[in-house]
Amino acid sequence: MIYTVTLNPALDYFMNYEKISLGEVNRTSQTQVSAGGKGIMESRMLSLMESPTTALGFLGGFSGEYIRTFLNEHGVLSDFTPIDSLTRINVKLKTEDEETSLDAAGPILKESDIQAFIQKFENLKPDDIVVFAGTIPKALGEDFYERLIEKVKIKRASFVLDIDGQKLLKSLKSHPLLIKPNREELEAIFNTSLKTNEEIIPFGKKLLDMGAQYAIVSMAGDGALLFSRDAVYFAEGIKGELKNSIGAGDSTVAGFLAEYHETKDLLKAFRQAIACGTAKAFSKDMPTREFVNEIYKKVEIKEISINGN
Ligand SMILES: Nc1ncnc2c1ncn2[C@@H]1O[C@H](COP(=O)(O)OP(=O)(O)OP(=O)(O)O)[C@@H](O)[C@H]1O
Ligand SMILES: O=P(O)(O)OC[C@@]1(O)O[C@H](CO)[C@@H](O)[C@@H]1O
Repeated sequence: MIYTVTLNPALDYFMNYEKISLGEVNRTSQTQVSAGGKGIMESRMLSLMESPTTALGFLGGFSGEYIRTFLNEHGVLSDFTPIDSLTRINVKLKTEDEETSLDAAGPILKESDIQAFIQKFENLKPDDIVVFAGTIPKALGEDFYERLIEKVKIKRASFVLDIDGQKLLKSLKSHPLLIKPNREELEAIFNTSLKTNEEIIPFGKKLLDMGAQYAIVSMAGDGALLFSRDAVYFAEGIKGELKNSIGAGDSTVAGFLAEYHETKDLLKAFRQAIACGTAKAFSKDMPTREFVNEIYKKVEIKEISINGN
């Protein structure tokens, strides 16, 4: 089973405009509501790929109820811990040339909610993978992922980190199966500017030296790099119409895990990662399975040598 953990889910409210004028009234009829939060997006994509998954986390209020019903109706298994506080609503604005996220802080959590949630880790089996994704609500404290990782390790299960910044670096010593920073997150972690593959490669390798088993550095339309102990692979960006890239990174992680959990075939997993991420970016909401398969045929992966040639 692949468990996804979304400590801070979001009801995503998408609003499309040709352009937005700040300080004025902007009207649109192009709106869409969706069940969001990184782990939830991952479970939605895993489910599409027919990979066994259960989404965990906290849900509360009418927005939480919307997400619970949405996942049920879309056949995505979940086992959320109910809370009194409202699940946040994040506004995603798309104009002709830009995507802007207006993301809210997390809910208030009670100690009893937290204990009920942690209890779920008692059922983990060694073959399970737990994906920790997204921000942590303040109430849980900055080191909450580290506490959960300890639980995963005790159960001899694997874990994946789709989180940013120093929290990611601190957890590398626990040997995550996969991490997936995007280029900007990698730049922020190492406080440097990274434009080309040649510049990125030494820092990707550093992540493995620090403990990650595999790392994918995603670069939106420019594709992605996969780092393993034996080689570095590059998948070039696929050309197409960008419709909504929110969740493309989450879909990349899900695509990788769906294949890797089933076959342990690294290159097939990377190919599926690119197919799922790209198909998501080229779709308004989740893509269809047929569209993922269509994109899969277009993915080209090449191995690059240590010096980046
Ligand atoms: N505009 C695009 N054109 C082609 N492929 C894209 C585009 N945007 C995203 N992708 C695909 O999706 C993958 C992940 O995208 P990206 O690097 O934007 O992740 P991210 O920043 O983690 O996204 P998010 O946080 O919104 O989920 C890319 O590696 C690429 O394969
Ligand atoms: O605040 P976080 O947890 O980092 O990100 C939350 C979020 O922006 O990420 C998802 C896309 O990746 C959206 O569904 C959601 O609104």
